Amino acid sequence: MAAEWGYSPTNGPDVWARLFPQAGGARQSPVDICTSIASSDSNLEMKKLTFAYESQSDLRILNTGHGWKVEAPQSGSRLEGGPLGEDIYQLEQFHCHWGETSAEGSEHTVDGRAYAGELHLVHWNTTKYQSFAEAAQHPDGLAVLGVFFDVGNESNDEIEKIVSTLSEIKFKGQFTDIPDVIDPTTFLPSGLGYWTYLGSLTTPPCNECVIWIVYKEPITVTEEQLVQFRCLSACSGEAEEFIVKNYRPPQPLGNRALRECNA
Ligand SMILES: COc1ccc(/C(C)=C/C(=O)O)cc1
Ligand SMILES: [Zn+2]
Repeated sequence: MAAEWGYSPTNGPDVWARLFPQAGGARQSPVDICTSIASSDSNLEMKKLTFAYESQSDLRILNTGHGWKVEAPQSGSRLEGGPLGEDIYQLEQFHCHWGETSAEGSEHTVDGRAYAGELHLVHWNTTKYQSFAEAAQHPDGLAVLGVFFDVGNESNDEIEKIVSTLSEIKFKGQFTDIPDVIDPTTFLPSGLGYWTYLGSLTTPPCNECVIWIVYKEPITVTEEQLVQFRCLSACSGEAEEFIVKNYRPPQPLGNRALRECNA
């Protein structure tokens, strides 16, 4: 039977490398973003990071057993510039990480501080590769936008479109279509300053194929919206094992460059 990785002491991040060797590599994610060592790079300012997304309805959302994931392959989307060189990246999917309480939940941390959650918009390099799966095998194959969650009193309307479907995908393997129109642009913060570094998938197989772009400014969600995330079950049957945490802790940055752009 395929190994069931997860986030418990017996199958979690501390033991992933036993079955997924890349998880023990030197270019792993997430990392703690130590702001004092982040270096400004004029190239990032000169080649502005730009994005263009389509608004789509009826996107499929599924319970992966490790969280929710929205499948959003958008041939008309473009993420380019900034740290992405001359290549164009296309949106493939987006998902989220959270914790048992709102004191934790993000994967990246900033000067040791965790946020209440983290949204990942996953893109692949369509200039160089023919498929997402092929791109995930190359060091410049994927680009992931990370957006932190802060807890506030105002419900996040775009996240609410996700939350409103979660009762239909309570169990692992279940999926449904999101009736509302989703515009990925609305997930991004108003301030577009970011940190960037070379890293990996944060879940097995932890391929070292990701150019990370982590926005400095968080977006706001409510505690209730996060409570709904935690009601998803990691099991496909009647047994209920709630997905209360699905974040990997920070990995060593090592000698990797951490750059910043104050857009
Ligand atoms: C088996 O192929 C995979 C490809 C991508 C991913 C992602 C996108 C993981 C992550 O978000 O950390 C997982 C598996
Ligand atoms: Zn992720």
